[in-house]
Amino acid sequence: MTVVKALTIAGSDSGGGAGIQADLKTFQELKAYGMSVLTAVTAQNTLGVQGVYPLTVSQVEEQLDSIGEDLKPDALKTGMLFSAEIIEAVAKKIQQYDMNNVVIDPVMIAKGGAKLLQDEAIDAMKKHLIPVATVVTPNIPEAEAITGLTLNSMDDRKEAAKRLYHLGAQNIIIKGGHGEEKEVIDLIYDGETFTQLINDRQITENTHGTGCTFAAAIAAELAKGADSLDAIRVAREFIQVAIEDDLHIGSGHGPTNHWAFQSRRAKV
Ligand SMILES: Nc1ncnc2c1ncn2[C@@H]1O[C@H](COP(=O)(O)OP(=O)(O)O)[C@@H](O)[C@H]1O
Ligand SMILES: Cc1ncc(COP(=O)(O)O)c(N)n1
Repeated sequence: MTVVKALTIAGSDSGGGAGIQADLKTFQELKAYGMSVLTAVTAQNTLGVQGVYPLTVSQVEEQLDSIGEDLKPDALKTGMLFSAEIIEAVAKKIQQYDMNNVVIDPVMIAKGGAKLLQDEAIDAMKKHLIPVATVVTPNIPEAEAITGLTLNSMDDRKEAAKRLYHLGAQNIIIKGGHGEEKEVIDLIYDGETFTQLINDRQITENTHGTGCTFAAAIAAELAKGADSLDAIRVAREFIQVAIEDDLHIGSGHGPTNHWAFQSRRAKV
């Protein structure tokens, strides 16, 4: 049996719907051995974020050294990184250990409004992390914050994708969850071609952790050897059914259903 390893570098969500917890559940469902480097602890539930406690840069670096020296991942994803210092350290270690198949989810603000990235860290993200990305996965507000553009139309999103490409990312996906359209349109750009993935928009409160889950699924598929577009297509299917078969946990914005993808496959 060939075992592939996937790493998440992200914050902990005590509520289990987003962050490290969502990533590890997703890796497991997609049959990638999951590993984690924690950047911050959050006290969080479906009602919001009650506390944010970043780790020190050296604590993050030490975890990356432990992984890099023994358990080189076949793919990795980053989530909540909180500060410019942590971003720089993570980018440096990714390069030092020659880690490939890098999915960057530029997490900035939780759905409930809590800040998961300091404003002054956006420059570090542009300078250090986006250039090492195999795939970068901003939602619409994140793409706006990185590019400085206001994204009102699909043409605006295409322009933002081009700018992200020029920052050095190999593939860009601007996620459409925050869009105004009746359907959800995720826009992909590989430097040459635009591809739109169009899916039914689910009317639900339970979308906590969709971005984390989606990026983790891309990383798991890259770890198994898929090319970027195929990895994104599987991840899109994974997140669609995870939203459709939601779990109704908690009294706020609930998590997605990480076992829906495998449960549905088992029924076919
Ligand atoms: N209501 C929804 N119905 C269907 N898919 C959705 C919905 N909301 C988000 N998605 C999908 O979930 C993924 C994450 O999108 P988005 O919510 O925009 O990111 P984030 O969690 O980073 O804000 C994307 O693939 C998007 O298309
Ligand atoms: C630790 C952590 N990482 C990421 C998110 C973003 O997830 P969402 O945008 O769905 O709130 C979060 N809420 N918490």
